[in-house]
Amino acid sequence: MGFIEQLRARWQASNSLVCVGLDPDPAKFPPMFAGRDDAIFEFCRDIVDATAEFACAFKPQIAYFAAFGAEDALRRLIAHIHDAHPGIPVILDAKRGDIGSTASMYAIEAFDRFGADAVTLNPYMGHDSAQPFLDRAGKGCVFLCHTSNPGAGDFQDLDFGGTPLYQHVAETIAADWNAHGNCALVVGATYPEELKAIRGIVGDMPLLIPGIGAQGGDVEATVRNGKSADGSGLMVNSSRGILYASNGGDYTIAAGWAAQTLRDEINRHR
Ligand SMILES: O=c1ccn([C@@H]2O[C@H](COP(=O)(O)O)[C@@H](O)[C@H]2O)c(=O)[nH]1
Repeated sequence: MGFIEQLRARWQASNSLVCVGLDPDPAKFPPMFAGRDDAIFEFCRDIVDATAEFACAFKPQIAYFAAFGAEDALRRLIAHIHDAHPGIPVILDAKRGDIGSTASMYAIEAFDRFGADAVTLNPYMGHDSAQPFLDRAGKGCVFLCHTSNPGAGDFQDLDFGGTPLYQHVAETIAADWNAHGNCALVVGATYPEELKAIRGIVGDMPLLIPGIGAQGGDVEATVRNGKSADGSGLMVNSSRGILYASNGGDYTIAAGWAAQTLRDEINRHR
């Protein structure tokens, strides 16, 4: 089963649109992890096991592993998700994009080395830079469209012939790059009007939505403007809001509670 089919099945099975973000920062771990050699893997594994029931996807951010030389922990964590929680897709947040020959190495890194089901990509270098990823028909290609950060509009909102750049990106990916049906887009929860415009352009294409919680995005506006015709279509990401719901001995209970609470809030507005 390819990434998009897997995601649709998981939306149904879990009744959840929550994507649990895995951004491990050892400085924020509960004190009992201090000095443990494999703390990054063990903390993330515990969070995964505590939140899987409420998750439609997991999204490890590669920078939080690479910064600490913990790439092998990332590989083992993704293998653990596949083994212990089959059917939950893993999106590697790496925002790759480069000339084709280099991009083909990044595709091997994401899908073969780390075992991810999908990867985030920067479309700015154009179609040939995305082709090695698009060619992996069973894998998901999740392209930045309108990001969640304050400077998102510096380039993404620039006007081209009466249409902002981010809408050209959405149109081009939906019309030209999605031949295998394996594309999705990143749209920040912090820009609900842009989210509405993108949903209008891309039909029922899945959207990965960062920006809830710590970045201030609103759940109700996100679901209202971003859901697809059948009330799904979204992977609403929360990283810090789930990972660090508590930094005491109850960190797994607090993380599970945070994921369940977000799932329920999303479902109230579907
Ligand atoms: O536009 C974007 C694209 C990616 N991200 C990533 O999502 C998470 C958000 O973390 P929170 O703690 O829930 O704010 C993080 O990994 C970012 O790198 C994004 O925020 N915005």
